[in-house]
Amino acid sequence: MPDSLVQFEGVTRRFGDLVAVDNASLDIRAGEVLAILGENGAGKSTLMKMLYGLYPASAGEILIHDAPDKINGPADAMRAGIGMVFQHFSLLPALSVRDNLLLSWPRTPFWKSRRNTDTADVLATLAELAPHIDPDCPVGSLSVGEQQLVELCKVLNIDARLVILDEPTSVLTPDEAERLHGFIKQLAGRGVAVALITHKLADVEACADRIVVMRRGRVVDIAERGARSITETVALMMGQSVERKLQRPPVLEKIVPRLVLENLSARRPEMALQNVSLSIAAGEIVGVAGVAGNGQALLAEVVAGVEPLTGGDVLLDGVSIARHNPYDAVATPLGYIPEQPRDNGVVGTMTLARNLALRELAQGNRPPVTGRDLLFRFNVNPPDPMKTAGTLSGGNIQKLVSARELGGQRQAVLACYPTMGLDLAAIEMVYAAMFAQAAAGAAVLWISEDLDDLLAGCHRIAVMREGQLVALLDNSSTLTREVVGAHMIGLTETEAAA
Ligand SMILES: Nc1ncnc2c1ncn2[C@@H]1O[C@H](COP(=O)(O)OP(=O)(O)OP(=O)(O)O)[C@@H](O)[C@H]1O
Repeated sequence: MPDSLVQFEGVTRRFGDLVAVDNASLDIRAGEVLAILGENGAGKSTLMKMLYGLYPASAGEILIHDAPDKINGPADAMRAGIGMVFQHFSLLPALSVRDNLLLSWPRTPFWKSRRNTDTADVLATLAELAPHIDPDCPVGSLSVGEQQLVELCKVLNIDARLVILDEPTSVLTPDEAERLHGFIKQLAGRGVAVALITHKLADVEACADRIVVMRRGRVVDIAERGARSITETVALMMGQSVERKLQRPPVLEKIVPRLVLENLSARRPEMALQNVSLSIAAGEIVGVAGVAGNGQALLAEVVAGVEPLTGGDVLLDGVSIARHNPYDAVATPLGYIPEQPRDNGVVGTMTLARNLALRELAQGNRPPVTGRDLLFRFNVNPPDPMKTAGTLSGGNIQKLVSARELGGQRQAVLACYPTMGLDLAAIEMVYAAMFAQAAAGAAVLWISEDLDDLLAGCHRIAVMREGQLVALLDNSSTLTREVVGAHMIGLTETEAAA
């Protein structure tokens, strides 16, 4: 029998009437990668947050081997060698990567300046896991995926014997995810236990030893990898089987320009957008592909009017909707799903009803309805309009923002990674809502790192590199991932084929 590091015995956690985790029993063993799968709101994060000391259990017990004291908070957890990397980061954006890692470096005595610590040790994990990240670069200028890796290094630096990763690959590029999979396996090889919360079966295939499936707060299955087929695992997660139905949209009969980006330029300290021009027709879906951090985030923010332009214009049906002056407040008419919706798409302290009515509230109007039907339609769990948005799980926040932005008919939609952190059923639902917008005449601009999805669902694919649009490709049946990938990294198609 392998060594059990942690044992959950009949653990329950309630939030008011809601039972987030219901009588869960399982163990986590030294040197294993335990994947925890389940649909949005299944209770995966809550289960692990109890282990990390963020929430006490309402009933049951969590026993940690060799840690006699009870875990009453994250500081106790870290002392017991348990580290957690969250979906939501805790880095200081204005400080460099090095300073962020120094701040949390556990071996610097408090009387000694952290600046005098030998940074080679502090940076060793970073060098191994993410050699491309410059330690002197401010964290705020890194892509979300890179920030995730820095967060992971912080946790690994505490010499953890159990690392909890909450959906670590949802913000990583395929290359970064592959490197992380390798690193997770190495950690397990060194005897560290890894609890990996994920929606991605690819993560499970790549590195899990055992798989726990949760549904509606309950642990419904625990099995060795390979003991279940993918279809069986998905059925256990969803309680039903889900088919991928993404279909190439119908060919446009007429090209009527609807959302027009004219020579867009904008600047941030670390990124400049240069002369981006693109015309999206009514009913058209244009995907934006690119390696993370090549200007996609800035493009989205200038199109949505969050960031001012330094040049150019954004026209919707011929009318400018751009923000030219930093002092102008703009409520975008676009259906806009931003990157990281917990930070950028909801007000955590407001109810779901008020979050659905943010546009009306911003214009000083009364919110029209409670939005209960929208919450049901977009499967937001719990569908209670009076709940505060900050209490929702990550996936349910994403669904709430989709409900607000895609729930009514829009002239145009700007969707940044709209399915991030969603389970399979929710992904299908969000795509269906986005494609229905196009079918009803909206122009859709869709930023994604999933080339397979872009190839399956777009009319055209624009590729961004270093703040510029470097290619605009018709998505004919001959367009491949390799061709799009070649443009992303600056190879010619012939070089890529060689
Ligand atoms: N602090 C809280 N207050 C109230 N309810 C909460 C709180 N945290 C989580 N919940 C609820 O508990 C349930 C389980 O949430 P949890 O975050 O554990 O799910 P999850 O499986 O991790 O979901 P996701 O994959 O979407 O992140 C959800 O219904 C969520 O709304």
